[in-house]
Amino acid sequence: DVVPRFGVSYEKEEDMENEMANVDRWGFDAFKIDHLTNHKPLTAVTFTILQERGLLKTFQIPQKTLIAYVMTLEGNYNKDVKYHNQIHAADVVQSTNYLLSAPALENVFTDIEILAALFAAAIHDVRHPGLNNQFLIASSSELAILYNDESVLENHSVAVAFKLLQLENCSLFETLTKKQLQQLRRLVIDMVLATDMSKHMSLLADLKTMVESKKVAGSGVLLLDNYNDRMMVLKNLVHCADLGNPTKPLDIYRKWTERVMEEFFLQGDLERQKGMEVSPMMDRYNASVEKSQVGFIDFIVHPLWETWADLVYPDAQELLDNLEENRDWYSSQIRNSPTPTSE
Ligand SMILES: O[C@@H](CN1CCOCC1)Cn1nccc1-c1ccc(OC(F)F)c(OC2CCCC2)c1
Repeated sequence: DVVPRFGVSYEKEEDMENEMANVDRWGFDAFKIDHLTNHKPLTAVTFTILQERGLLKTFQIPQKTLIAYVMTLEGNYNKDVKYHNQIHAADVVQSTNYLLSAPALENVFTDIEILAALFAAAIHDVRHPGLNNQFLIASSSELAILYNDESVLENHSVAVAFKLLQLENCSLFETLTKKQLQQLRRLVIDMVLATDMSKHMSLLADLKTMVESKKVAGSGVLLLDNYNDRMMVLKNLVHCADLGNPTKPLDIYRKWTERVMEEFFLQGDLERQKGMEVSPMMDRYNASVEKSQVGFIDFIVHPLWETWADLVYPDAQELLDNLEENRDWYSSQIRNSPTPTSE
């Protein structure tokens, strides 16, 4: 039976073709696909990218099994959560795919590693409640008790995603060998757990060490000759995709900022209601959105992306330029802060 071209049904054929034509570009607009597919951007993006990479053929995955699984996965993202929803997941899959396509990484990763990275991106925030780990721990939530306060949300997303594979007609990996599935599962667990922001500093330190001792093959591609180096680069690649918003075209970046602040402010409201201490940047009555973004870029996003850009030089130069331009724009928007004049 024939499946729709992008895996999901949509009304406006031409608009869909036009937007999905950008699926391999950094300026891809996941918001438009969310609108055109009636909130199924994750299915459209994941199906199109796996198809385009020939991974369904390589692993003999039936199209309808992939569609059934990702539709179910997408249905387990919470559409009412403003940031950590199916659009964010689609954005991270598309960004992960773009980063994997860097010339510096050509023929570096195996098909199972590429499948694992794209799957990890698709599942990495499933069932996110719109509240962060610190809140779940501080409120002694069921999840924090279950995961002993360790990468609570990330552990939950991986467990939910692998549980969904057991559903009727969702056995996405039944055609993989036992060994392939073991390898994929290890890779996916490690990549999703590495999206926990509490691991950011150590992940970046490892990346910096690698860049200092970067080994390049004759053809110019990265030489990753052991499992730990390959795993570390893949973890950082998905982490970069997860923290990619500030490197995108400004109009798209600003939409992500709006959504994350809405989600953060709702958590702050809940903390206030429960008599908890309101988390930094989550107090809607005491926020400086622009200043927070400049700080986020200066202390977290730029150090990470500057290092990634070194690793794959010159493949991420445009992304780094976007980031620096966007940082200056937000800085210029900080209220009562005269932008220093040239003279
Ligand atoms: O919360 C961030 C990490 N924290 C660590 C503690 O210090 C502040 C930053 C990363 N993170 N984790 C989940 C979502 C996001 C996250 C993703 C896009 C964000 O902004 C924009 F790009 F959309 C974003 O902005 C927040 C609000 C102000 C500064 C950071 C946050």
